[in-house]
Amino acid sequence: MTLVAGIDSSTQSCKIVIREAETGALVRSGSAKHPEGTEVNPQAWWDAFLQAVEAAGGLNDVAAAAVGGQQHGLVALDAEGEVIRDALLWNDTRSAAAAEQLILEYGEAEQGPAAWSRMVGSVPVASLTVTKLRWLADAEPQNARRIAAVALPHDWLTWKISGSTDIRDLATDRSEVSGTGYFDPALGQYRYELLAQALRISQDQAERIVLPEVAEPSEQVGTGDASRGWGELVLGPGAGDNAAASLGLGMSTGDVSISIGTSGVVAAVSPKPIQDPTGVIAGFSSATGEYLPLAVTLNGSRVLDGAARMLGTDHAGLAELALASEPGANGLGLVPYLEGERTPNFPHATGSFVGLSLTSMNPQDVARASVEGLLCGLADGLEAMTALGVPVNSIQLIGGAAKSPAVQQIAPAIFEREILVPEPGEYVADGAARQAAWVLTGTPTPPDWTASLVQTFTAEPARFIRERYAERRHLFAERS
Ligand SMILES: Nc1ncnc2c1ncn2[C@@H]1O[C@H](COP(=O)(O)OP(=O)(O)O)[C@@H](O)[C@H]1O
Ligand SMILES: O=C(CO)[C@@H](O)[C@H](O)COP(=O)(O)O
Repeated sequence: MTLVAGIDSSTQSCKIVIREAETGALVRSGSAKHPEGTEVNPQAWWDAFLQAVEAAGGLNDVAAAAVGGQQHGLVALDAEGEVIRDALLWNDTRSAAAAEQLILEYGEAEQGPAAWSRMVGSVPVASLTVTKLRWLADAEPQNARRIAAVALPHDWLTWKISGSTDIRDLATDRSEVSGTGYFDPALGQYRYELLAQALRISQDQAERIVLPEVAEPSEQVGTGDASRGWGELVLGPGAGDNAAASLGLGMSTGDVSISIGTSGVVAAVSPKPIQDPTGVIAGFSSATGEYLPLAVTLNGSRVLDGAARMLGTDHAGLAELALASEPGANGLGLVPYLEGERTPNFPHATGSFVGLSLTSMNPQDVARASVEGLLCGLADGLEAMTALGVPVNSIQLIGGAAKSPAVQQIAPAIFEREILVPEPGEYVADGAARQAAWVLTGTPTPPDWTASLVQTFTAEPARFIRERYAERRHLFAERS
């Protein structure tokens, strides 16, 4: 039996699945927590990875591995391959002003966003790596000057697994680089002039910075660290987590996934590159050679974590409360910008409950409004996706909060569509494992693995909830 490992180095934890390469059958798994915060020393990801490997029974009998990871985080390395400062994660909003500057440098009003969406498929927001580089150049020039290589979380981890300390061995894939803001997904090329612009250096200097080699979707990028007994371990290029999840779910054109993990993500497979000058949809690439436009919110599962905490209950209790209320929560709505927001781009926003009354000021309506507010933000993303002509035939709900019965039952009312919920699983890690198996087979398409069982949820459409949310989504206070 040939075994492959898939790793999901996500915001909150590291998860590993070890699967049978031919069939995809799950053999064993493990996980370990990541620290809190939007600024994290990458060593913590490595420590969690090693713990997760141990929990999963080791890698010594595994033939190939690949890593899916939280996207966009800035891992700045010096010439010796040492991490220069803690990584700034995708949900760190300190580079919001840098994003605005970078856009303005390409023109006022609609000109700047249009230029960026043409150049890199996305309009910069604080999440994108390019804005974090500009922030670094201005706030910590001494650190910026030391940069010899720029990696992202998943490619840094792949490189660590290989045991290399040579920055020229860094490798990545299209899905990950398409979220940097200095890579053109349509042409499949780095844009060094944008790296130069972000760091306020010349193009010559930018071209001397090592960026990870962009591998083909099923290309081997190295082998594991022999000193750890992983010398025979074939390494795949890995992928950004959303692209890995799409591979894990076996998505193709017309399929949409809505992931409610730390981030809330609407992702769709598109055969052609997507450019949205409004910035709502990011024009990223998939892990299989197609494109994967995304709408991403900063406020996913943690909206429900926070609501449960506030109501003194757990996730099961929160779901029970929400389902005991009624559609529309008696007029109460949550604008869920608890950590600022990326889509829509309100990096300094806070959340707000709107429509409190003596009738609605109770745990059931607060719980219901929390679930509805979270889903309304994602429904706006889905609407923007369809407005761009991206085909939407089916919607699968994944991520930690997809386990909530309230989310499962309320989602079809808010999305006004049938919702498919695959059995709970680690779809990012599964996609990475499937990529690892694909690297071994060398076939033109990934191996066919048995699809997971899917539950279907339907509900009476409740358009009035979205209409009311649309009137209220600008009602919030800025973070003081
Ligand atoms: N039954 C549940 N209902 C709602 N949220 C849940 C439930 N189970 C887990 N979660 C939340 O899901 C999140 C973890 O999901 P995951 O997709 O692994 O996130 P990430 O990939 O961002 O680390 C946590 O915020 C956790 O509290
Ligand atoms: O920023 C994005 C995608 O653009 C996020 O989806 C991150 O990739 C984090 O993923 P999770 O840890 O929430 O799964």
